[in-house]
Amino acid sequence: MSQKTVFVLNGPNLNLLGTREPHIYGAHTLADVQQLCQSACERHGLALQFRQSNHEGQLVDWVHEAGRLHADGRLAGLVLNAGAYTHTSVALLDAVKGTGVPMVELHISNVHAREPFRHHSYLSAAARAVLCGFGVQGYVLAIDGLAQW
Ligand SMILES: O=C1C[C@@](O)(C(=O)O)C[C@@H](O)[C@@H]1O
Repeated sequence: MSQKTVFVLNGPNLNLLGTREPHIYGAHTLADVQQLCQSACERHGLALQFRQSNHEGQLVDWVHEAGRLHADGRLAGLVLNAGAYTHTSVALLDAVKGTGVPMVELHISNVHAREPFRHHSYLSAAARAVLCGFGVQGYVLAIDGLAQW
């Protein structure tokens, strides 16, 4: 059987991890997160596509790319930390629904313990699982979880 791929997509401002509000997001950089994801994927025999964009349309295009792998039976799952687009983006919701990709919605922080505008997610309705509040370790937990699908 050919190796399946995990897509990990990161939305706006996550390129600033390490310096961005460290009391909320911690001291790890996005490169550290990529390394954590790489190790988790290797443990499960999965390939990794790890990406970040500040642009909504780019994220939509990448969900479509993951969708093409899914259609070919080559996607293990999508881990999506859409950042602030979580709370605003019908386009990303439609992309996940339209492609049918099995998706874990992920947040580093516990969004429910923060400002009210972070309590609603457009993406949860299309998520197979939702993880928040575990810091960057959440990415590892998400990969460990989807590896069992
Ligand atoms: O950019 C982010 C990061 C976030 O998705 C998190 O990982 O905790 C939470 C969002 O509310 C915020 O806009």
